[in-house]
Amino acid sequence: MPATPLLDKVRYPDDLKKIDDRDLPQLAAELRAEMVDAVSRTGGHLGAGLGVVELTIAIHKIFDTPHDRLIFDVGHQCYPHKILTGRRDRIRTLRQEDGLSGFTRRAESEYDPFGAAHSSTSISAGLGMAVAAELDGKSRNVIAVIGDGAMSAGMAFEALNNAGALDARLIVILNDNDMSIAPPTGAMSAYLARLASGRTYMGIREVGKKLTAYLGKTVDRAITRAVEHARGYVTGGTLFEEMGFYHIGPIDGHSFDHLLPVLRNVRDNAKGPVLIHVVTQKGKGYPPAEAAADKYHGVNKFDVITGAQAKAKPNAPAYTSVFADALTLEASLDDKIVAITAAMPSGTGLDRFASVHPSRCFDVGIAEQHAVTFAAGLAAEGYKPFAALYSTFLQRAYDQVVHDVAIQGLPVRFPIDRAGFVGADGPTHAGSFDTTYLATLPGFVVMAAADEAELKHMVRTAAAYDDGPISFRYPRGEGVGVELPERGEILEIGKGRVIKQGSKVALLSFGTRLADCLLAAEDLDAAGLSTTVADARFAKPLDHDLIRQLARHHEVLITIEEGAVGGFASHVLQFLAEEGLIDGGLKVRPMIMPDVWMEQAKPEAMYTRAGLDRAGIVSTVFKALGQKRGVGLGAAG
Ligand SMILES: Cc1ncc(C[n+]2csc(CCOP(=O)(O)OP(=O)(O)O)c2C)c(N)n1
Ligand SMILES: CC(=O)[C@@H](O)[C@H](O)COP(=O)(O)O
Ligand SMILES: [Mg+2]
Repeated sequence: MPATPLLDKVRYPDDLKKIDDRDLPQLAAELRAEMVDAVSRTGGHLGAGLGVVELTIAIHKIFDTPHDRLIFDVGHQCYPHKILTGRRDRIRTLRQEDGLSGFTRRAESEYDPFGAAHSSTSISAGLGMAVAAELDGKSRNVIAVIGDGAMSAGMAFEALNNAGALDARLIVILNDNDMSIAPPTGAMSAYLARLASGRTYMGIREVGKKLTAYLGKTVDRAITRAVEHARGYVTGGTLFEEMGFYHIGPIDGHSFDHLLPVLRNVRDNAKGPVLIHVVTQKGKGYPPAEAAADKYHGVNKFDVITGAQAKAKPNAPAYTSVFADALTLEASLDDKIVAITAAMPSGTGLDRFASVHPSRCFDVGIAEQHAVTFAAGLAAEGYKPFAALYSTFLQRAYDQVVHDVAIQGLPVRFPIDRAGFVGADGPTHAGSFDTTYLATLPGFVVMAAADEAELKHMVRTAAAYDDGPISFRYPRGEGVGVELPERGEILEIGKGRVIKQGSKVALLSFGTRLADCLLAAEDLDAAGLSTTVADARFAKPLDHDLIRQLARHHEVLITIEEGAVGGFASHVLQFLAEEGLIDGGLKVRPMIMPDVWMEQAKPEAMYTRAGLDRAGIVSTVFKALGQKRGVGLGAAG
């Protein structure tokens, strides 16, 4: 553990107030060392937090948190904040089962006034809090810290637009490190780079005049000095000013000489909305992070000296890379195929696709809503767009899926990554709802891959399917190790497959629980319960013949999926009820994710807790047959 004599004196932000400004750089160095050591043991989001060490210290030093509200956008940069707000003793439990969340969380601390993990929400939430303070007649500062990547999202602009019009007393700190997870894309990013390079600066005398006019005569001359020092200036006529914000910066986000006077003056004098443009470096202060292309955005456990990250030896290729390689192959054979990512090129594997088909891959920034409607436009013109999104982020674009894609019957393809539990990122990132919200839409084809070979088939099937929207889901992590075909096959739409025929119990799987079903079937067969295992492949359209056959020739029918209530099982139950197939006493048990927010843990542990594993399946069958067995949360009985 690093020696941290100064940091040891700071448990809460009040302790910071006693530390002399001149000692803050030392405190920052110790805070960085503590964070690097902690994340080297847990893994997690490192680069973003390293970049905001000085900013976090300065905010807590100047403002009166938690009375003043400090909101971090996304929240992945909040580790220094957690260390300074009473959570240092648990910082080495970050993202572990029963440990600290990797994001801000209201339930975790009064210093986290707003939970996050999805991006671009901080200005809206901050505005709500600022307006609430005004309505309550309370004097309170509200500070939203938002990155340049998060600032590219539409929601951030909706909030700026509203804040400017309301003239609310809100402080937005734009933390511009010129990075998203990947290098940022888009005109906004280029605009910020122009601002940061100072090309649109005003003369320093005008800076002083402008600050005085806005902040009143009390303006601290140190601001002018700080700004001058930073070789950045208060800019005139910026987009933010046009939207009603008072815009300060760019200033050096690693210099307390720049941060402290600006924050003090804004705290003491600001009236309406203010935007402080702070320039920082992602990964700052830890050489391996500074040197890495992704600035150590998200890392596994690593060696602090070398920066080398632990890599588990995979038994099988990751679903993401199987998807990316399959799509790359299909695109080589069909020049109408294009791919879209919303700021997740490496996470979705589309960086691999882009290396072969650069002109047919579009990173639209953190803009899921736009990504979907952009895909709809491409589809309307005869292209075959694959809008590759994580299940959890597709939630943000639901109206676009309904209104722009589904109602118009446009053949947009939705590869849905991170379906099911994702582990350390916890409930904000779990892919729980996509089957529910997609399979309810008329005309949508909804598939789930049972293994990596099936995923290849589904990529090819989606490429070949032109009659309307189609989705296929697959989880985070590696496949099950099945043999992979050179190229996927085109699946018959709405047809499942029987993997193993039995006679008493039927296990009908949708997705990658199939492997556990096969293991459970071994146990059930051994117990004298002859078990059929089927892979539904489709939640919509359902394979009616298959379900009829399972219902008519078995005593127990179990459905299982990595999704919430309202998904595959609901469609099966609806069909069974409509056809009268449960009237004769068939014992149907839907196995789904439990109706709770499942906390972070290793994915396998989460599935066990949910009862969605081999033991949970066996137990559910026995319970259905009237025998008691211990089950997890999600197992129906
Ligand atoms: C709605 C949504 N889409 C995508 C993501 C994935 N994501 C997390 S952090 C991040 C990049 C954020 O960049 P920026 O705001 O500049 O913060 P930095 O990491 O540079 O500090 C992305 C794309 C997300 N959290 N939320
Ligand atoms: C904060 C955020 O949203 C991303 O960094 C996310 O944690 C990435 O998840 P994966 O590691 O599954 O790509
Ligand atoms: Mg950034």
